[in-house]
Amino acid sequence: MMKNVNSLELQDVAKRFGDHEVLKGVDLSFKKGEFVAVVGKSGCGKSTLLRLVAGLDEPTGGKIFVNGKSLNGLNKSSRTMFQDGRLFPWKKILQNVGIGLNGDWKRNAMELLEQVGLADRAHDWPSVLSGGQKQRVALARALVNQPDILLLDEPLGALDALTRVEMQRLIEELWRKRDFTALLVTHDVEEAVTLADRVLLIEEGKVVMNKEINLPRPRQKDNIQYVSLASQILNRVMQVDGAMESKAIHA
Ligand SMILES: Nc1ncnc2c1ncn2[C@@H]1O[C@H](COP(=O)(O)OP(=O)(O)OP(=O)(O)O)[C@@H](O)[C@H]1O
Repeated sequence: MMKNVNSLELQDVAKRFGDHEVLKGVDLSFKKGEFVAVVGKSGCGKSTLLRLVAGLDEPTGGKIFVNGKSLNGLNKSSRTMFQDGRLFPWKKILQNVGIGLNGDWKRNAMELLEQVGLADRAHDWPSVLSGGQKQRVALARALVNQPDILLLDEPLGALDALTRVEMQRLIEELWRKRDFTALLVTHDVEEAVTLADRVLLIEEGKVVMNKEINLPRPRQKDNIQYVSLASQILNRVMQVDGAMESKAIHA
């Protein structure tokens, strides 16, 4: 990979479904190894953005570059982790992690299972795991092929608060160890401030906030700067909702 080339770049990206312009004129660049979170109210286009970057869908305007090359079709440098894990129930845990791998796939899959703390469950079926454990497997599977970019679409949205915090720690630990670029879509502003170097807010199809989070890691939720940043971002998100409500009231 060339030096000084952005891991990911979006130039004037737009996405329209019929008359509905979901994203418009989105310009973004992500440095290699950067952790970026995307927040915004439901339906603002967060998952659409992720699908475009994954190459699961095509922009209706603009261009996406991955490691300096124009994206055409599936983004093979990325893997996506979804809220529902999407494990194959008919394959055991090790086979789920190793799916699509060739060569010494068992060793690679086992190494990842060790890193997510589930090596002892390698030969179990997914159905006997808890929700949190299933997401650990999904994370191992997303990372086993050493993607340059990990796309996280609300991966912790269905977990209880404690499991969620544990998973945030695990994602951060693996990100520090394995050096991929991470793009996280989340409803949870605290989660964004806990994990990201930068938090983006999407409103009415555009990126309206791009906030750097320059706090040491792992981040402490009672740190005064953490509290202040989280409330600034939350207020900005609420302002979006407030503005929409006020438009609706005066319509
Ligand atoms: N395939 C599609 N066809 C038509 N409209 C779509 C399609 N996919 C998404 N949309 C619309 O695009 C808008 C953005 O959807 P998207 O899923 O990106 O939002 P989101 O910000 O991820 O929402 P949430 O936080 O609720 O998951 C929504 O209005 C949705 O109905």
